[in-house]
Amino acid sequence: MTEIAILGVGLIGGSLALSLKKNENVHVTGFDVVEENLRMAESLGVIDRGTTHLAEAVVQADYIFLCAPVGKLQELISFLRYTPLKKGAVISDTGSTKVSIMELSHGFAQRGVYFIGGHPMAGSHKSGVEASHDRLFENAYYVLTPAEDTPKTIVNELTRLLAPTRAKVVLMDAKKHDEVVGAISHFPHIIASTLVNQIASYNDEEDWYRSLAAGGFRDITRIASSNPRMWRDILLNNRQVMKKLAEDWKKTLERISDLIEKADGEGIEKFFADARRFRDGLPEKKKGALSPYFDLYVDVPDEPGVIGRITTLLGKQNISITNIRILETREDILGVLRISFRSQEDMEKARAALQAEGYGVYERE
Ligand SMILES: NC(=O)C1=CN([C@@H]2O[C@H](COP(=O)(O)OP(=O)(O)OC[C@H]3O[C@@H](n4cnc5c(N)ncnc54)[C@H](O)[C@@H]3O)[C@@H](O)[C@H]2O)C=CC1
Ligand SMILES: O=C(O)C(=O)Cc1ccc(O)cc1
Repeated sequence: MTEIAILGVGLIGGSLALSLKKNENVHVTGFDVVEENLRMAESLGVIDRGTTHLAEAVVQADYIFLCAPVGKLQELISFLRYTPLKKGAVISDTGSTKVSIMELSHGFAQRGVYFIGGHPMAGSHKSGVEASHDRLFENAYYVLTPAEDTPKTIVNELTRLLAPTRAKVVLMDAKKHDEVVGAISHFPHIIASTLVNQIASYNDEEDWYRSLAAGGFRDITRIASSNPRMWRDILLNNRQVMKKLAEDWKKTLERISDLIEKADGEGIEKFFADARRFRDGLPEKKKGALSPYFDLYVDVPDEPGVIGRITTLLGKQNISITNIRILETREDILGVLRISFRSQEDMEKARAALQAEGYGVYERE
């Protein structure tokens, strides 16, 4: 039996647990600071057993995955440093930054315990164990950052264990990881949020900005709806890289601002053409065989009782929903509801029922 401990049973810890349980003879123990999350994870079958005692969760573990927020990893690693662990145990994490974590990971090898940094590069705007999914990592990159002295056999064993995630495991130096992932994942969150904040400040004077916000604005700012705590932790753990990117960004803005000032049409066109060439050359986004989430977005009149009417309509047809949330109101005429379902079948039945009643229904990323 392979004993696995998942520390932090949220979206990523839960999804990893569900994937790893597809291996034969695996037993998963979950640890979390919120007991309710563990009870939920047990009842959803995400973990075999949950405990709020950290030492007890890890003492028998062959693999320990740290899946807590980046800002909590230091305290978890410090605890593990002075806690009895099985000889040969492998510790890995799922944090979005790697250098600061790897700096904390020294000193385990002399106890016969290995630390291998990890970052599954797939996620969602959702969080918590309720949103976990066994196919979340399918087709995504899963970066491992082993220390130089970690035996290859140990890295290979971890890679084999991760096979059911169906992610593409790649090995990378932690510094390189933070530079590249800082640029393609962390920095875009700053850009999206600065843009939203700038427009929001104009909107304080004039509500038309919000009302007219259209496709382009929505596409480029989707990630501004991400978890602020998580992104705070990530930026604080990749500060040097973020600073350098921000400086480079200022120079780029200066350049385009200059071209505009000089009315340099050729230069402006080249600016857009260069961007288009690189953007169009990005590898195709590989989707999992199934989209892991079953969400519908429904335009509804912004009036009292609308959620009740929709849940009654779906309830009458025995369609169960796992979540319903009002996302926004538009010009005080329309609101948007996000309704989540457990399966594709439920989602399709709901789509038909809602459309038959004249609701505008759509899916989006
Ligand atoms: N959400 C995403 O899209 C991705 C997140 N990550 C990384 O994975 C990690 C987890 O993120 P999510 O699962 O999205 O967050 P989440 O908020 O869904 O889950 C985090 C869980 O950790 C628990 N927790 C908090 N403090 C803890 C502590 N001291 N010890 C143990 N558990 C603790 C929370 O109660 C919660 O259940 C983060 O380090 C994040 O940077 C990596 C890839 C994608
Ligand atoms: O999908 C998005 O836009 C994300 O930003 C998901 C994400 C968030 C954090 C990670 O460390 C990796 C992926």
